[in-house]
Amino acid sequence: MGAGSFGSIPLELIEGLRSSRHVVVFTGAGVSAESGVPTFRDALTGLWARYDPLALATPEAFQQDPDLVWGWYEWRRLRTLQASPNPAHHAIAELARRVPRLTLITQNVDDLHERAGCQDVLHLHGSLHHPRCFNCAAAFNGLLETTNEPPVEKRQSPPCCPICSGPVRPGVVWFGEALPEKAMHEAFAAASECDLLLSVGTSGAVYPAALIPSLAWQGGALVAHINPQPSSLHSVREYNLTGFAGEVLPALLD
Ligand SMILES: CC(C)NC(=O)[C@H](Cc1c[nH]c2ccccc12)NC(=O)[C@H](CCCC/N=C(/NCCC(=O)O)S[C@H]1O[C@H](COP(=O)(O)OP(=O)(O)OC[C@H]2O[C@@H](n3cnc4c(N)ncnc43)[C@H](O)[C@@H]2O)[C@@H](O)[C@H]1O)NC(=O)OCc1ccccc1
Ligand SMILES: [Zn+2]
Repeated sequence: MGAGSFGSIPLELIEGLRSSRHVVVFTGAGVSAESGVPTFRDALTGLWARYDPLALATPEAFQQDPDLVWGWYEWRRLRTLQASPNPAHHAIAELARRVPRLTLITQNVDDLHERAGCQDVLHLHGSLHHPRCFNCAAAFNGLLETTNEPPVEKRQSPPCCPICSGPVRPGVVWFGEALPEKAMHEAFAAASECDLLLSVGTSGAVYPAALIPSLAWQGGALVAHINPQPSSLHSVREYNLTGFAGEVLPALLD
């Protein structure tokens, strides 16, 4: 059971990274924490503090109180617009330039990986920047793209769909909703065939995304969890690199 406190990165991982044909990087909210984007659980502040995330991030919650839910997502979207990629996002973009093949899979709904220069990011849980109609699913592109105003925590009525005047919803995957088919299949295939997987800043609590690291070590790959909270390990091929993504990932490139 290889465990390395961030001080020392186990040799097997260094060698694994050097000789890797196909690296998978799997990220959660922790990779954007150092950019000031609240992790999923931390996003429940102020107006939304008394809500359970599972209560807000569902189609039922949106139907029941669209202004509350739309307000929450607009607040998170504007926060993301005002954030910038951090050294962890940039290190992943640099790693993609160094290894023969890198597949980037994220649970995050922000666009910080793309703004750090990563292409073909597999967004398993959708994006804050692709709203669509709740009824006819037509893409909606009428939202504010820039703002300098600090986002206000307030209820806001969702815009109306110009096609069917239904309410516009955030382009994220809510609990109880299926993941985007293509992204999910590409992600699971990549995890099963890669030879090294870096799992960065995720509590591994949401399924089926949380299955991805285990698909990798079951497929014979080395797996490293980068998180200030060490993960429980289930294979000799799994490691904890206990620390902040913005520090550990650049060090992996040294
Ligand atoms: C809660 C859980 C028990 N429930 C589920 O998983 C459910 C139900 C379920 C399905 N299968 C199961 C099997 C078992 C049990 C339950 C289920 N899953 C679903 O509903 C999924 C859909 C799940 C997707 C939900 N949407 C999100 N996001 C978008 C919205 C939004 O963002 O609002 S999930 C959302 O929460 C998750 C948050 O987790 P993390 O990203 O890990 O963040 P968290 O805050 O938890 O942790 C942060 C970590 O970072 C670390 N950290 C902090 N700072 C740093 C730092 N600086 N550096 C490094 N690490 C750091 C911290 O220590 C911590 O560990 C992410 O996935 C995020 O995307 N859909 C579905 O199953 O559909 C079926 C179906 C199938 C076919 C047809 C119809 C239906
Ligand atoms: Zn519509």
